[in-house]
Amino acid sequence: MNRTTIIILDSVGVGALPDSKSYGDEGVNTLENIAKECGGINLPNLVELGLGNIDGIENIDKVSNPKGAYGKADEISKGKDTTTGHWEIVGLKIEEPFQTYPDGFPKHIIEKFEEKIGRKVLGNKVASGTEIIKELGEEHVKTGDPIVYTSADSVFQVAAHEDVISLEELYKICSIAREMLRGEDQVARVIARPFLGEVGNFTRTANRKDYSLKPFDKTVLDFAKEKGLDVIAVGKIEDIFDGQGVTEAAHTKSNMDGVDKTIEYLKGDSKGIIFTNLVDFDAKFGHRRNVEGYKEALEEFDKRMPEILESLKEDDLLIITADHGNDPTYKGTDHTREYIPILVYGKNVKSGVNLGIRKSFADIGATIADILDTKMPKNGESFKDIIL
Ligand SMILES: O=P(O)(O)O[C@H]1O[C@H](CO)[C@@H](O)[C@H]1O
Ligand SMILES: [Mn+2]
Ligand SMILES: [Mn+2]
Repeated sequence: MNRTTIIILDSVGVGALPDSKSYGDEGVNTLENIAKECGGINLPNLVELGLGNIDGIENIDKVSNPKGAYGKADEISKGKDTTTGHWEIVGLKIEEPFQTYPDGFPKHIIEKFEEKIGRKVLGNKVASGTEIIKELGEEHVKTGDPIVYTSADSVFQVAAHEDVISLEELYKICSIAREMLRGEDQVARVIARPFLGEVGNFTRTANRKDYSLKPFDKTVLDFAKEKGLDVIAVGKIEDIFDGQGVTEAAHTKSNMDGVDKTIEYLKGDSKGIIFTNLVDFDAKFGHRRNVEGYKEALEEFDKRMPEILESLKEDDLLIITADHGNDPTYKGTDHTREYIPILVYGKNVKSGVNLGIRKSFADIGATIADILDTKMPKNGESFKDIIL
């Protein structure tokens, strides 16, 4: 096999891990709780691959002959954010959780930032991004002061109206923050959160941009690149890795745009890795606790599955998975620590194989390294031999 595609359904977790309680997450299960609360969910194509056959899944139909291999994976890293999840998938283990700022950023950080950008800041607290622009957007428009906020994740988010602070300036401001927030004042990501519209009707635009730390060690992406293979990043993958190990990138406007671009790449003749992140599940529905919207987004993705599968070449392997949970039926607006589903399909992949409960997300990266015959990442156990 010469090409593997990973599609991350951002935040589509499949149930609490044994240690989820210590993260404040009890009884969380993004996929199943959506199905339960909506009285069912219609995902015929994912079900056909074996989604409902995954150990422990109850509210999704099971099939007698799944077309794919199926399983779920535990997270060995400490954390439940996007960076941690994605980095572990490609072979890293984050032992020290990224620093978070539940009381906002300390004075020395804010003062230094204000001095460097030549503007004061508003907010500086934990908030939901859509709520904080409702609350402080008007003042921002009047004063020109950007809104800084964080969450349960290690993030320094800067929201600004595109007509008040140009995108170019916002990105510059975020680069300044990125340079500052290392070492003792570390954050995993600085995120530009531009918005548009009138007071009372602000909406965020697709010009969001993430500034991540570089992975602290080599991943299977680096090993594939070093071997001369293509590593194509679709959606925010390039940002999550700060470009490390990526040979080509396409940013996207929405889940469906991400699916379109993935299909285009599948039809092309690259060799190596196509790595796609579909973030709407998380950003538009999980954090917004919009259960019905989340369900519809899943069904919308499922409808595209036949097209994705038809675009696979003889020698392709497809893995559909997630990076953490974000149970929209759960309290708060943060991620939830959960198992990630693993669905594997390929014309040459054995059907109906139960991958069971994998010890780490990194088993995915190890399998890809094994299949592409690159160096093996430090973590993870390959399941190549049971699927081929
Ligand atoms: O509430 P919004 O702005 O969508 O922010 C969410 O998006 C961030 C990055 O994914 C998370 O940390 C969470 O805070
Ligand atoms: Mn995520
Ligand atoms: Mn998120």
